[in-house]
Amino acid sequence: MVQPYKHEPLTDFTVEANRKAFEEALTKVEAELGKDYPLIIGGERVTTDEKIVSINPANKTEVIGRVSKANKELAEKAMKVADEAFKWWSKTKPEARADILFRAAAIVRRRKHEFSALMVKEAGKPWKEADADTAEAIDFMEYYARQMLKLKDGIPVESRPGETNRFFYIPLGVGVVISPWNFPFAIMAGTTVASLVTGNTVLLKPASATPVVAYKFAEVLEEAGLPAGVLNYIPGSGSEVGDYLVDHPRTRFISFTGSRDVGIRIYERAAKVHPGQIWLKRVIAEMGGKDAIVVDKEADLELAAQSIVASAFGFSGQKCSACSRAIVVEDVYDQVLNRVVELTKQLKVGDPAEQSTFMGPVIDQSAYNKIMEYIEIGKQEGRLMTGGEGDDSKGFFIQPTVIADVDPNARIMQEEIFGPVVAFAKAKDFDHALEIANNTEYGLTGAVISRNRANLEKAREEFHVGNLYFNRGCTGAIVGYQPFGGFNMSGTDSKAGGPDYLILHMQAKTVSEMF
Ligand SMILES: NC(=O)c1ccc[n+]([C@@H]2O[C@H](COP(=O)([O-])OP(=O)(O)OC[C@H]3O[C@@H](n4cnc5c(N)ncnc54)[C@H](O)[C@@H]3O)[C@@H](O)[C@H]2O)c1
Ligand SMILES: N[C@@H](CCC=O)C(=O)O
Repeated sequence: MVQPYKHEPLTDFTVEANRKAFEEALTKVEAELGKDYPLIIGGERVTTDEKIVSINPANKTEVIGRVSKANKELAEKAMKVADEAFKWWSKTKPEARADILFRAAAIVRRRKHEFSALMVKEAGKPWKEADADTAEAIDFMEYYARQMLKLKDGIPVESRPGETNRFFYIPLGVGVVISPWNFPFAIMAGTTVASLVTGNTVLLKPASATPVVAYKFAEVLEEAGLPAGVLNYIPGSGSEVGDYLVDHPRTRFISFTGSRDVGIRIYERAAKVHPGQIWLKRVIAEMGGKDAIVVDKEADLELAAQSIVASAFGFSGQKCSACSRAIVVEDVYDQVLNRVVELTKQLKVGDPAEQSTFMGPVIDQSAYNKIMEYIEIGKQEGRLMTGGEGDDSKGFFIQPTVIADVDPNARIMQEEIFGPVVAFAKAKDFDHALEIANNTEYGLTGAVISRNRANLEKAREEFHVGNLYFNRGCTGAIVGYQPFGGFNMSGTDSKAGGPDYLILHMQAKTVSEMF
């Protein structure tokens, strides 16, 4: 009997034993740095001459691993293997597939700190952020396994005398899973296992900045009993391997998480029917955000400031859910702004391997350059209150930055920066604040800090985001509790970690029998 789902608790690092265990995990990970990792195609380890070199963004000279890089030929080989494996994997019992996820979750739980420590090194995540990422990966496995058990017999439909009708779900085919670096474990694992547990086979192309954690996860699934060929691990260039697989006539669906521009490219390319293709590809896309926290005049202003700071600067603002806009009603604007500046100045920026670090580096040189350019734009568009400086001599460090008095149509109020930068805009009243909040092409997360019930109810109706939070920050959705995903240019309106997510990976079949 399966226990009811409960999310994985986060680690309390004030407990000495937990702190020590995490330090030991860091030491273990450090001892393994610089190793070579092959591709996995049909269970076979394939080594290529060309490598993706994964580095520590906090220390550019530290190599996390050298990972073999797939090209079109190897992607084609992996496609053939996955296509063949689909024939029998799609017929395995849903219970057996769910059991693999339960076992994999148990394996990861036992090695929890090791995975988190690897993300400290490979993604520059501070301890707490890495711990939350691993917990979320466990949650996805536990939750989707249970969801599959609920869906396995389909949903009852009506029948008439002399007729029996059945309605149930069958898998789609080969899925291409393309994941981002910012939740290198949770999102990579969640999108992979959702595809697998529903009976599909998978070609996993992880982000090039974080391929090692994905390799370790592929190993866990093997250990949990996933047969060879069902999951194929093929890191490679997005434009080479990504385009090739998106265009491939045997690709049945694409599960993509990443930026708006790449998402649009995939959506467009997937729509084209290629010779030999006998279906319309499905695209599940989770894209960017330009998320806002709205502060009402009747509000707990300390809560507002704390929520803005945590949501704007957690993991250096590199979350699609990050608060990059603070929209504050004019009556309390100065108070909230000043308190946010005060709290921001207290944040410790540094090596994420140190427990006391709140904010580590940004992911790489191109992210660093892009964010610093946005800070320059922000200085023209508003008033720099704190931060604004960067240092890429050792790692890619940028100070948490607050820019005040920004026009709602300014670039830093419209474009996703994906770094530790928050813009403040002043609203005349609550209605105006909601109008500003909705004034972007995205619609991912948002929060409202208010004690006014009528205003909260208005926001419930009118704040057009996939994840709306009241009296808390706008990051940190929990699998099964706050299904996650946005509207408009934030994606295809799907909800990861929600009750209808697995259905996106299947097709419904109706069988009607007369007797
Ligand atoms: N909505 C969500 O749930 C969610 C979650 C996490 C991240 N994101 C978004 O992801 C972005 C940050 O992640 P990123 O920098 O890794 O995004 P990205 O779009 O640069 O890359 C995402 C993935 O797409 C691959 N890719 C690149 N070009 C491709 C192509 N032509 N064809 C196929 N694949 C290709 C990359 O190699 C990577 O694996 C941000 O915009 C963030 O908001 C969204
Ligand atoms: N699900 C995460 C964000 C994922 C995107 O980066 C959150 O809710 O903060």
